[in-house]
Amino acid sequence: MSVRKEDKRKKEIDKKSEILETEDDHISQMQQGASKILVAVRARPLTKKESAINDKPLVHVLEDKVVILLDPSEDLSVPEEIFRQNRSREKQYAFDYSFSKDCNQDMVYEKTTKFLIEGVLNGFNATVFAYGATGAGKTYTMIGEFDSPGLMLKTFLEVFSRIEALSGQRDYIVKLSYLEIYNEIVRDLLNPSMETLEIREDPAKGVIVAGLNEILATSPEHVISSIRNGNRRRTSEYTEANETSSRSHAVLQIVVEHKDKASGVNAEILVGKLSLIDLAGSERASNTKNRGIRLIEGANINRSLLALGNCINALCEASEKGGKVYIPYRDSKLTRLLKDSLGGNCRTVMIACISPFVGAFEDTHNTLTYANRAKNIKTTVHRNVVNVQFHIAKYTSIINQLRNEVSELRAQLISKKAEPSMNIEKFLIELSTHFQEEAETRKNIFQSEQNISQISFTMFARQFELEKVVAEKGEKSAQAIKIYDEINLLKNTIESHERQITINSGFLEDLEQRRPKFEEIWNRQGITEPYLSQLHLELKKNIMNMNSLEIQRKENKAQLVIKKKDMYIKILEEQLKLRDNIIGNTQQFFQDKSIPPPTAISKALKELKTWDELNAHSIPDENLSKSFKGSPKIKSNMMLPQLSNSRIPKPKGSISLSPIGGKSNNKAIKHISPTPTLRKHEDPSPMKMKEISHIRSKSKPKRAAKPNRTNSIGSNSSDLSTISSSNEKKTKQGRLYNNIAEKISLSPYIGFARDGKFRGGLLKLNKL
Ligand SMILES: Nc1ncnc2c1ncn2[C@@H]1O[C@H](COP(=O)(O)OP(=O)(O)OP(=O)(O)O)[C@@H](O)[C@H]1O
Repeated sequence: MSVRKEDKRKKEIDKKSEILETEDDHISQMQQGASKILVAVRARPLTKKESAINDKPLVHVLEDKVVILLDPSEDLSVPEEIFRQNRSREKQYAFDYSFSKDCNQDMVYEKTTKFLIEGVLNGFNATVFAYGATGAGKTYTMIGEFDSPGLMLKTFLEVFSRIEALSGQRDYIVKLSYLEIYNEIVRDLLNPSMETLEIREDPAKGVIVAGLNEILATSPEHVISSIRNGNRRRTSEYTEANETSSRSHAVLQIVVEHKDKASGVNAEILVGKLSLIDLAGSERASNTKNRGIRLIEGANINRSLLALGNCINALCEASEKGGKVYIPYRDSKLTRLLKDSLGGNCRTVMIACISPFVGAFEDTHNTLTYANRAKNIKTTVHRNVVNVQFHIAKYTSIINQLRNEVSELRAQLISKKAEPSMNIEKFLIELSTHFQEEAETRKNIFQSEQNISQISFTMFARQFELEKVVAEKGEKSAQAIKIYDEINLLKNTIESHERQITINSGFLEDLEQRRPKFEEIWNRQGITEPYLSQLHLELKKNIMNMNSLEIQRKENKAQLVIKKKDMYIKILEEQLKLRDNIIGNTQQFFQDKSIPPPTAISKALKELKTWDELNAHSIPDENLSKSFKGSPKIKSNMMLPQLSNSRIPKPKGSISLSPIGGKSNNKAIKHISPTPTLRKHEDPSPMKMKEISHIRSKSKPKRAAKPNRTNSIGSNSSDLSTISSSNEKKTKQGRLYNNIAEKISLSPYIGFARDGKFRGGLLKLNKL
């Protein structure tokens, strides 16, 4: 490195230091009430193990302020390369204080914590927390080692010595608490019997941990032994990155309360709190090679540190913009606990601990970035002053509240004694059993309904197949009989499910009628408050559960109906295609043979064409779609794939005409409908199957009934009467249809297709 370059670099560093020095002294800022968070960085020395791998440190501290993080990819064996400019990944940072590996515990204590004690004794809150990757030196800084105690012990020693000096004029109380947050659970390190603790916000005290043990600190020795005991209980484990890695965040709190000895009950009490926090190490899972529970711990630690980072970012934004910014304190227990320290009434010091080891470059870089960001947080502090009157008033109200509770409990106890037979447990069990039964019955009904739907789908598909097979091979063909038998089997299964639904519905009705009886029984048994309210609440809750089950059931049922309709539409479209094919083939047949079709057939075909055309124009699509949406009657016609053969007026003396390519077994049959049919609203239900069965059993042809001309589309026309009576054109359609039906015996398909058009079709023509 050239001399000129080195000079330039030195100048830059001096300039940075100058900037920092010309800034308002943070300590005086803090003492005035408003200040930025104080951020210090502490670099530890390389451990023996690390030196054996690579003894060149990546971190260098200049002028107690500036930290330089070198790029590990550079050749560190060349001394002059260390400060080479413009390294690709080399970073420089300036902090309020930067401690090199040579700084001892006292130096760190002097600059970061000692000055806070004055404030705590004057009724201010303060927090010092150590942040950094695992193994970076946080515990060493906060707790320290036997021969080099850390900030926690040093602070207590200072507090006691200051109190001693002032105890002539003032009464002091020093309280101590020590907790850890492990896997998002708060535990009391001074009272291991306490399980988990809750963090709350108290309007007067700010963030508090409910139930946390606060011991009176009587002497430095007492404090030291308490902290040591707490440390032993703290969760720490061996990890790849640190032999005794702290797996939890540890929070030691010192509360100092004091008042003037000479003042009476109206004396002002100053309450100052100092929190000293040793955070668990931030770590990259890949680095620590942790598995199982260690990995979960790591995830929780990182989660809370991430939450801390988010809070720091949001607080910086709030400081920069000056506006209202949401601070996500509630994202973790740690940030909830640090709420006062970061954004509230607190003077805060962050000590970012970093490792100089080559292998820790990424972690060190992250920590420095984090710390650099935190410099921008501003806090506003005010003194905590309460007077004795305040305390007395507060205690009086608490005592009154407790008295009321006790007398209420006493009264309840007396009434309980007067009613030895009252057994609320018994009634609760009865309620629960009853509603379990209700829920079970509902479930069974729903299951049966679902089964029916599923089978109906299958049956409908088989029915359609049957139509095709009958049209092609005849109704007595082996294939048709096989399908028919299958359909019959499905029909029986549906019937059995229907029976089950009937039984269960009756049972459910019974159960529902029994509900009010519970209240009658409770009244008869003389259940009194608060038990009665509890039982009523339980009943209400269960009824609401049942209602929600019922809504769910209806919703599912509606979905099934929609699915079924979609399927019917598909099948209808198939049928229409089939019809068109047959008509086309029939016409082709006559054309190919160069013979004119029988007059009746050509007339019928012509009429059918006219009818189709008429339909195509009679109801504009737009209107149809409107009525489809709005009118349940028209909508319901969608469900009318075919008119029942039995309802079609049958012409006299008809003979069968098979579709081209199909085998005709029906020469002797004067009229036949090969198609089992469905009516409006009709699923392939057992009723319908009876009809199919009836058709099948007919070995002799029947005489067709006279067409009913007033009811244009047979006896089932009531289904379509809305259309025919309200629309003259539709009546015309009906007449045309009947004309065709008179001349040709057919299996008509009739209904609305997906495009909303009214359609009719022939599957099989029977010669007159
Ligand atoms: N400033 C220092 N001087 C000398 N040794 C140090 C210093 N800082 C840390 N060490 C040593 O480095 C090792 C790791 O430090 P420490 O346990 O404090 O890390 P940590 O950040 O608390 O790790 P973890 O998050 O895993 O608990 C320890 O052996 C400790 O003695």
